[in-house]
Amino acid sequence: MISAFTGTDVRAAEQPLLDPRSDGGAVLMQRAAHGLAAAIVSELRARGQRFAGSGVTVLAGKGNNGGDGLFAASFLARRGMRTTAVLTAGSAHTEALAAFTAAGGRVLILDSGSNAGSNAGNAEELAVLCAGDDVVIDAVLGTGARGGLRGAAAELVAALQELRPRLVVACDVPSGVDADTGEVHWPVLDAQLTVTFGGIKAGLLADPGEGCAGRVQLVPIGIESLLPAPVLRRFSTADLAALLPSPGRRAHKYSRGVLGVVAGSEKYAGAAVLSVHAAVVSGAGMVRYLGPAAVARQVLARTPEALWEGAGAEGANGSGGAWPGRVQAWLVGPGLDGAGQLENARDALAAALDGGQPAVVDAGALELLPDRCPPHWILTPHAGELSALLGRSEMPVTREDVESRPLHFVRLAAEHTGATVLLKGATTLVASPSGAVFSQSEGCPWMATAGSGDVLAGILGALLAQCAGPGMDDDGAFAALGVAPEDRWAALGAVAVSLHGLAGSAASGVSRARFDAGAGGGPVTALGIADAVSGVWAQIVADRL
Ligand SMILES: NC(=O)C1=CN([C@@H]2O[C@H](COP(=O)(O)OP(=O)(O)OC[C@H]3O[C@@H](n4cnc5c(N)ncnc54)[C@H](O)[C@@H]3O)[C@@H](O)[C@H]2O)[C@@H](O)CC1
Ligand SMILES: Nc1ncnc2c1ncn2[C@@H]1O[C@H](COP(=O)(O)OP(=O)(O)O)[C@@H](O)[C@H]1O
Ligand SMILES: [K+]
Repeated sequence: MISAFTGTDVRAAEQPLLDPRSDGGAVLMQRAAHGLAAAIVSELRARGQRFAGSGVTVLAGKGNNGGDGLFAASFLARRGMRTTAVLTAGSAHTEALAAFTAAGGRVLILDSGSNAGSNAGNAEELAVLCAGDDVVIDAVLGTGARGGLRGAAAELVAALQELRPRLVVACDVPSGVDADTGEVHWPVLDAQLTVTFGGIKAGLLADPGEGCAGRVQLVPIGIESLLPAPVLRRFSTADLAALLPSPGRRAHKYSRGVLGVVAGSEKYAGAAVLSVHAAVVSGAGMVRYLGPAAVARQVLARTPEALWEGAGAEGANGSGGAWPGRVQAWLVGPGLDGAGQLENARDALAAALDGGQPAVVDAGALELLPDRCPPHWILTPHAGELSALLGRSEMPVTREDVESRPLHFVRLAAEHTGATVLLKGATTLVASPSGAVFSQSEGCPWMATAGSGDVLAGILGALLAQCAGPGMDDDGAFAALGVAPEDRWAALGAVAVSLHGLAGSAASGVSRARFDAGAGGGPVTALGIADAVSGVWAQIVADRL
């Protein structure tokens, strides 16, 4: 499991080692700088590039982040790289600058123009110079930043971003990304690699910050045992192998877990087809579908394993009234339309509330929530649906607000509703009402296709049905990973997101990491994502022995 911390927590953990009577701070900086230089050397090697003779420019601010960058560049100079430093604030960390010049580095000063009494500074000119180098190290602002880049530094970075430098390596965090939250003060120079020190910063695992950071590499600096509990966690595929349920030897379809689904309508039949199919291929022992006869025919044509429980409230072509069969979990909401299906959705949510069963509450059913939900209900909005949900609670926010502060708003929604909230996106965040948050980002952008969210809802519903029994409270796998009992619904949400992302990436033929590095992949359909689940699942657990 990957753990992430706020920049503030990492700085607090460093404090005991910064006693001015010792040289603790200098030692930490040396470790950070060595790690940064080594990561750059490895990256150049992986790209098949010789580093001796190639050029690196460090954009260095006046704080310790700039210090890390300058020391790293001095190590690279000693290994034969041509090194240039652009001092973005006129001054720099004294010892680091001395080491850099002693190693033969060239120093340039970013000039805002007004300082020199002329109208034009040299930001544009320096941007062209930097873009010609093989590597740019962004060491302007780190965890000590207040707000984003301003003045000439902002001009330089904006111009450089336009010129698309070959390789940008961010020192600790891309300058302008809030290390605690992932919120971004533009402009930011997009990095292909971020080398972060002591602990992964939460802002590197939440959008929009994650989108600027590229691959994230952690360099331990000796403060790790002093860090508090993480504020954000991400499961690896190895964790998934331990967390995915598997049937006991004497399992039968009812013990495996039955999922009740209220989804789809004559207008949006596909949502029912997709969510039921995804639930069946994701291991539910049985899926009971409630909806109009015409939709049920389409559901059964694709997934004959499902059971039609009738049309429900409208009673048009079915048994009507209450659910005839027991379920362990519910999935309510994809593609709802019309009074009958809305009534079915209300009934299903009321039954879940009475029966204490977990539920996935998606799309149209998000409008039917009671004032307070139980934590074992997992709401699955995208940014637009989350802004509507908060709006209904007199917290007016736009979709853009949610997209620029997803970590803040997913936490707020979980706290406000009492439910677990899964906010979908390129990086998906899952917040427990306790405040714990999980972040997963295995999916590739080809998955931004209609119906993809219905498939996620089906996968999650199936996992809820399989795990809803006594296992969730005392389950060894969650406990072994240090997930507190109250956060296990959120953890299970994260497992579903990860499985969905891995299935989508497999269907597309490209992993997220490879896509980010420039590999293409191909278009996927929502059904294609569902069809890839079972193979991906088998592959994940194959190494469990
Ligand atoms: N404390 C330590 O000993 C260690 C710190 N480390 C590095 O130190 C960094 C934190 O260093 P600092 O606390 O010096 O902070 P930063 O280097 O992030 O920047 C703070 C400096 O920039 C100025 N500043 C803040 N916001 C600004 C803005 N929006 N525009 C322009 N200037 C701004 C501040 O006045 C301050 O001088 C970490 O990110 C990490 O890279 C690492 O070397 C590990 C050890
Ligand atoms: N750029 C992206 N990269 C990876 N996954 C994405 C991206 N955009 C969307 N997704 C995923 O695709 C799914 C879309 O869900 P949703 O918005 O509900 O679509 P629909 O309602 O059409 O099913 C979510 O699981 C989301 O996380
Ligand atoms: K930085």
